[in-house]
Amino acid sequence: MNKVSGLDYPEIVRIENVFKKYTLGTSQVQALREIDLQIRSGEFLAIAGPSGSGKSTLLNLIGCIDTPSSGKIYIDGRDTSGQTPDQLSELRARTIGFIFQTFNLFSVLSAEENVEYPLLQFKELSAAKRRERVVRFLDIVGLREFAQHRPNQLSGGQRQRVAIARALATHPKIILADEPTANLDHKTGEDILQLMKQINRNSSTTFIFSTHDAKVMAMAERLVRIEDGQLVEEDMVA
Ligand SMILES: Nc1ncnc2c1ncn2[C@@H]1O[C@H](COP(=O)(O)OP(=O)(O)OP(=O)(O)O)[C@@H](O)[C@H]1O
Repeated sequence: MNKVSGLDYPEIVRIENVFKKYTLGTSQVQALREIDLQIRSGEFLAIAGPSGSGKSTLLNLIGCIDTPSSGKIYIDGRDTSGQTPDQLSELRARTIGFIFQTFNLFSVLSAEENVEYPLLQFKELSAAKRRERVVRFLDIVGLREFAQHRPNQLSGGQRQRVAIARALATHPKIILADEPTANLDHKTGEDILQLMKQINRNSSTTFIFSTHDAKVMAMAERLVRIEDGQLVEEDMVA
């Protein structure tokens, strides 16, 4: 039984009959078709599928980085189709944290500066409050001693931990992770997934991540499969 199938947990993402088409020169690619999906607050959900199946496209739509060709997406109860670009970027900044397979850290900034970076846009946060969050989240990901290190002085797993701390620092309701373990060896990838799961359990943060790795799928609490742009099945994970 999924831990968040009960009514106690509010819906955080609702996708209704979404299609996404890309135009590439004179040809068109139907990247997503007829997607319906509801995600409740606190879920630890994997979107699984082979390369080119539409996983990144779906995450980009949920993350309000891109918009659907048709259909509706509600994030935290808000219909994203009714929002201006400014409202969408505000929604993204306050509601969603991103983790990427290539970590996407600033190479000239230290670990702590990378974590602090997204907080600079929140004018209501004082420098002391920012500092407090940076220390807290670097601590949560086990990198307190590496605060001054730049990304090239860190291992792949440590870089991904910095990225997790950065994603968490803004207190998002949803963390989106596009193949977060793709550039890590198996053991390090498993550790990163365990860390994400532990954070998911200790907070009410919803995690939605994509993967094509069966071992990563096995660590999800809910698994939806996508093939050729369509959701094909949903596996209930114990
Ligand atoms: N910007 C784009 N312009 C045109 N076609 C695109 C664009 N982005 C993705 N596509 C196409 O849409 C389909 C879905 O791509 P998507 O990147 O979402 O798949 P994926 O499952 O994330 O793949 P991977 O696991 O390789 O990252 C593919 O056929 C891809 O070639």
